[in-house]
Amino acid sequence: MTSPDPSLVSELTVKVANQAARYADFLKSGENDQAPVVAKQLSETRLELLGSTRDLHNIVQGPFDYVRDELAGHCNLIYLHAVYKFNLHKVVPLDGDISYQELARICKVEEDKLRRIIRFAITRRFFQEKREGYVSHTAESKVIISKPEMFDYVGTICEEMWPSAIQAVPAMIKWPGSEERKHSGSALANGSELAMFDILKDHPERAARFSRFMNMFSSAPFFRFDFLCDAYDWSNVTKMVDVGGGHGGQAIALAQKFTSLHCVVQDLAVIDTENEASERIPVELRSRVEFQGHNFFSEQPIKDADVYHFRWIFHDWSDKDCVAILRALIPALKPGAKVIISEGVIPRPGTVSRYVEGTMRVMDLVMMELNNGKERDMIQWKNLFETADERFSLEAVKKVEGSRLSYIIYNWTG
Ligand SMILES: C[S@@+](CC[C@H](N)C(=O)[O-])C[C@H]1O[C@@H](n2cnc3c(N)ncnc32)[C@H](O)[C@@H]1O
Repeated sequence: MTSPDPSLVSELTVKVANQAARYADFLKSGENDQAPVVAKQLSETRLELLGSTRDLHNIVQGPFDYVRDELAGHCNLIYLHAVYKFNLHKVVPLDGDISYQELARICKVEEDKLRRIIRFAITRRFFQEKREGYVSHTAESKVIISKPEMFDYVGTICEEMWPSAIQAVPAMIKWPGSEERKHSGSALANGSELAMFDILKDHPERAARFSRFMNMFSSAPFFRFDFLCDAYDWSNVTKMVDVGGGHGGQAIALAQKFTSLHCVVQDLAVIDTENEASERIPVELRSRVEFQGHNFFSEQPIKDADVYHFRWIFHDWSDKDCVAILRALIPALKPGAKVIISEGVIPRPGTVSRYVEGTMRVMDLVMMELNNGKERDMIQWKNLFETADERFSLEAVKKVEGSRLSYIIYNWTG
């Protein structure tokens, strides 16, 4: 086993100590001063500290233990899946504790395996056993009860993404170089000839779970819908279409701020069982936010809108499919219409910390496993539009403070 370089350990320890001290200072000042500049520094210092503590941890592990621990990580999904399937988070009382025997009886599962799974979860800070034989919550396990949609987050990862992930490499081997969405890990995992969203169409309860998962995922502070309000001058926009807009979170954020804006949210009809979607719209916005079932591979039915917006749509699809989606939009575009893409832009390798780049590359692999989609760097974004039609002209790539997405604005020159 290789021993870590002692000077590297010392160097990283000093770095961690300095960053931790700065972080603590920001936390203290943040209590009194919520100014955006403090919030920004706090968030940057936190990211730096997360990156450095992980580097230190990995160096101390050494290469062999590092790889061993990476591989052991697959067991995390076993306990999270058990939580999801047996509703453990609800059966364990919010205050107080419950015996393994009682837990197993209520969940109707065998006690021995349940205890073993939970004792592993406890090593991951999920639940605790303060007195032997009794399980209680920790701050980490309580996260699942904090919002109902958090439960759908766990379910979607364990039951859609995990099975697809283990088939991602077999899919590469089976269909080398394919850009077909049906040639993905999820197609193999589902034993289907269909792409993931087409599979979901036939399973409304899974589709609804996926949609609630998206809501939860989007609720992270760095993915807030209202960032788009600052990425573009909406004051002169009368009509916008949010293509693949899910439950309408984006449209709500825009309509709340711009009172003469009319928004149409398009999505696969089955996902937005229109009643469920409309119920999310505040009453005062209902005259300006409407839903429409539309498959974005078909010709865009809303002609002459000022803006067509796509958030997290193109990363779901291969280049070939993205070009098809853009071309289906063209017949609706008037000269001067804008196409706005809210997506990640992958940085050049090594230009941001390993930690930050990792968060974006996780998304890239999730897109691969689910739909043969991908995250893109700026060159790839430009290639996509150039291939779709030379009349798309890049107007701006906007960043908004606090947002992890970029806002890529194209003008249709007609
Ligand atoms: C990753 S989610 C993004 C949702 C939303 N834009 C957001 O940012 O939260 C992708 C969305 O595309 C929708 N979708 C997938 N295939 C579609 C299709 N062929 N036509 C229209 N919408 C589709 C899904 O139902 C889902 O709501």
